[in-house]
Amino acid sequence: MVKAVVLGAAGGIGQPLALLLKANPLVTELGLYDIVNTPGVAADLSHIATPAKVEGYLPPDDGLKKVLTGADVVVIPAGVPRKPGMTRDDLFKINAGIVRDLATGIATAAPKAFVLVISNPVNSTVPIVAEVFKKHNVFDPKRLFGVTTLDVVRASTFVSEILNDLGLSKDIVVPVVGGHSGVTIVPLLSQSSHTLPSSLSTAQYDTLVNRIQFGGDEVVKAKDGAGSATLSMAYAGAEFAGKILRALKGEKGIIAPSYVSLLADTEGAAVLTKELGETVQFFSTPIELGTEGVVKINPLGKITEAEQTLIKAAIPELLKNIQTGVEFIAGAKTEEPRL
Ligand SMILES: NC(=O)C1=CN([C@@H]2O[C@H](COP(=O)(O)OP(=O)(O)OC[C@H]3O[C@@H](n4cnc5c(N)ncnc54)[C@H](O)[C@@H]3O)[C@@H](O)[C@H]2O)C=CC1
Ligand SMILES: O=C([O-])CC(=O)C(=O)O
Repeated sequence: MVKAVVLGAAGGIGQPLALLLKANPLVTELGLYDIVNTPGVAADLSHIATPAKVEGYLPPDDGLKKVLTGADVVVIPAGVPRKPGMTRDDLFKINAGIVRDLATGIATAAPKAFVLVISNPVNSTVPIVAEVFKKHNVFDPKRLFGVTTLDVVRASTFVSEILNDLGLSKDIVVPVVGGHSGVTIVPLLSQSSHTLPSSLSTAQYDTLVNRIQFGGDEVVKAKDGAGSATLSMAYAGAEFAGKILRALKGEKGIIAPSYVSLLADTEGAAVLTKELGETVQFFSTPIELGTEGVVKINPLGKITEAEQTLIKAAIPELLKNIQTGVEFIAGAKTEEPRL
């Protein structure tokens, strides 16, 4: 029996993500929570002939507490998306409080759940969840994940376009490390499972790196005020959640990218910190998953000089983003859980 919960389930990401989770046979219970519309979304999904029993909850009548009770996996796409001209950091003002309140609910009602944070700015919202959990003495760094899968999905797609073979995209694996915004997104193209053409010029390489780093902006611009990536994000979120569910079931050796704590005593964390030359509290990298969460953190390994330069540019921005999240909770008054 596995209960998955989506917080923000009526939104642009929440609805297709809930659909994909409903289609996952490993989910036996699916809890949907939002401030609007979840009864309708749940009724709609409940007609699909898959095992998951679906329930929708709203804030009144302890909805958050009810949806979280018994949760094994909680995915959070709640919050506002970008409009053209905004950075992900511009979302902090609104989303930080939303994520803090939801994390407070999880700390009280489902402290052992695996928590998957999608809400932006991920570089800061993940530290917010960690700090809230610490306040409630329930922080387990192995169970908290920033969802950075979309960066890897984009990298695979864009590399397959360069190789002129879209059919390859599902097989192409490009590690993308760092964080989830602009220069903190660092694709390690030299470690791509499929080698880039040797004819690729430096300018073409730079264009590809820039497209992976700013792929989100491409969608924000095209949607022209109607939000940011939702469908590709739901696909990426379901892919990551699917791996988490398989790991929870006992499958071994599953590797997935995620923005996780490097301060835990997880295997590999110290090696990665040494490679970075700096203590960075959270970092996205391929991790190995197990029944208890993060089992192993992959180091960067051999990278090129160009990639080293990208990492150097990412670290100060990442440190700043993490600090912003930590300070938001440190500066906040003690909150009573809003359940
Ligand atoms: N990690 C990643 O790679 C990506 C992250 N995102 C982020 O995901 C977030 C959601 O994006 P969309 O689904 O497009 O936005 P949306 O506006 O379509 O949906 C957000 C949903 O959250 C709900 N919500 C707001 N406050 C809430 C609360 N306190 N409790 C529960 N639900 C609440 C809203 O009612 C809405 O249904 C944004 O912050 C966006 O930037 C988007 C794409 C990729
Ligand atoms: O760009 C945005 O604001 C949404 C996002 O995180 C992405 O698409 O990677």
